[in-house]
Amino acid sequence: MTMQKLLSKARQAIQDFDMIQDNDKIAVGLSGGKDSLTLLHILKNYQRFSPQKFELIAITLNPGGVDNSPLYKLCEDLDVEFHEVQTNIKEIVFDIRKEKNPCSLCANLRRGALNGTAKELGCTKVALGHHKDDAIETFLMSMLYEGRVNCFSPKTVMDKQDLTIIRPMIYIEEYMTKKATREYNYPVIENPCPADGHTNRQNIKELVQRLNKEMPGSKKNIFGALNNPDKLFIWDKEKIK
Ligand SMILES: Nc1ncnc2c1ncn2[C@@H]1O[C@H](COP(=O)(O)OP(=O)(O)OP(=O)(O)O)[C@@H](O)[C@H]1O
Repeated sequence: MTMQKLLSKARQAIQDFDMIQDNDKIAVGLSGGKDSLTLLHILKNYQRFSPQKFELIAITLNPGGVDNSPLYKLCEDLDVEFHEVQTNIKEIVFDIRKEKNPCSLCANLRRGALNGTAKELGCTKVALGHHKDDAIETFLMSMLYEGRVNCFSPKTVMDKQDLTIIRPMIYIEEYMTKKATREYNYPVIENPCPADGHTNRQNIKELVQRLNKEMPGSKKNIFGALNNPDKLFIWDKEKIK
């Protein structure tokens, strides 16, 4: 039942944003966390009835010293080609650069390594495990921490690299990926990040939970604002003067 619900929401997002074309070779960025594990299973299931025929592989970046052997086994069972890339991202971020706010450098390094590997392997698309709660949190974080109205896109065409990033889970709430992970016993790899649970994102996650408790529906409305056809550039001097 859970997989049916996940598939129906993912299919809606894939259709709404025209995420998959015939002959695509899609690399799932498989961190070993609950979200990307859920994404891999969704796309593997979706492949069976998708009107577009596409190839699916998985890429895992090892930030340094993580045992990803359960992911080899999983991909073998799912009959998905699997690539693990050894990196020294953890060392660069924490030991060499000693970053106080490590998330953005880490995300940039991961993005570069993941997209580069996908290109080398002949992929046309990279699928990431961002979900609806990630979108809400990112949207709020950009306002509260950066003073701008911004969020990642469900689909980003990267012209220079000739690669498109897709996020098929943007209509799926986080509790659903937790539920699927428990129900189907996905082999979660413990998050190796030393900052896990102590990040700005975690603060925002808790804020959204509090907000939604005190103002039921506010989470839905924040997400709705992302899809609202009204322009986000609210005080556009050129338009107003
Ligand atoms: N080490 C990695 N190797 C491959 N892909 C990754 C890796 N880390 C992150 N990604 C991809 O980027 C997405 C967003 O990364 P983020 O760190 O925000 O993960 P997350 O929200 O904790 O998700 P997950 O539960 O999949 O780890 C992941 O869902 C995954 O698709």
